[in-house]
Amino acid sequence: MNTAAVKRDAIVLIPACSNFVGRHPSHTVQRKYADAVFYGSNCTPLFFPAMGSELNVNVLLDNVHGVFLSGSPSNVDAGLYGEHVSHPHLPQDPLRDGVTLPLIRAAVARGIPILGVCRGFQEINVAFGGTLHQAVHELDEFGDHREDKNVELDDQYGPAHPLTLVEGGLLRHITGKSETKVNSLHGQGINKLGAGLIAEAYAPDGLIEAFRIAEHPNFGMAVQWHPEWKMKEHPDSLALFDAFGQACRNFALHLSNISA
Ligand SMILES: N[C@@H](CCC(=O)NCCCC(=O)O)C(=O)O
Repeated sequence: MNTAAVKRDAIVLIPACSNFVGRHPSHTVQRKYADAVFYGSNCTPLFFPAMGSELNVNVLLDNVHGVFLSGSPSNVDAGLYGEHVSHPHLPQDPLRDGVTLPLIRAAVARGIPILGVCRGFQEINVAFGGTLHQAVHELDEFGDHREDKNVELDDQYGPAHPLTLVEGGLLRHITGKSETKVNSLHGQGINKLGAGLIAEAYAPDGLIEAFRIAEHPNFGMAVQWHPEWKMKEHPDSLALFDAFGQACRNFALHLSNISA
């Protein structure tokens, strides 16, 4: 591990979800996401509250070297990709949407490395003009990608289906694999891929499970599964978080060279 990695001197912004802790409205980030950024990417995580669309995201980005978009039970508002919400009983998080979509666009424009997981993967697709299937399991051509909420967490986050990694892709390069198995805990999924995004991996039913941001000068990648879950036990997940962390540290170095 290099010195910069040990010092964890790259800062990775993690936008929070807006939800409840008990009866109190709260801003939350699950611990596994911060741990993955800290121990897997060797960067310093910085949570940011879901303040909604009034927030000027550029104020945040001057001192940030990476953006990590976590999963969440809530769905991206379908109105953001021109549809009506088909299942209004499912959780929404307009305050998170209001931060993350502008944040994604501004971070990519600045070349800030970005990694998205699950909801984060879906958010990046929508930020790039893509659309989502609002209930993958209701479509004949796809399987059910949701978890069984009645079983233990270890089983919910256990390997659920095979994954084919696209030849010549970044994920293949990072993991050194053409096939693997991943967990699956989502009801929504990519319908139209956003402009400038390139598919990196597929589930057996053809659903896009990973993409990269083609024009990102540093690192722009998102995955539909949960590599943060028990990351240390999965070499592919460690490799992904490590690649993200290296990009963040390189970006921090680049910024300090500019200002020197
Ligand atoms: N609501 C969306 C996104 C699913 C998602 O991010 N699930 C993870 C929730 C729990 C966690 O963060 O581990 C969908 O259903 O597709």
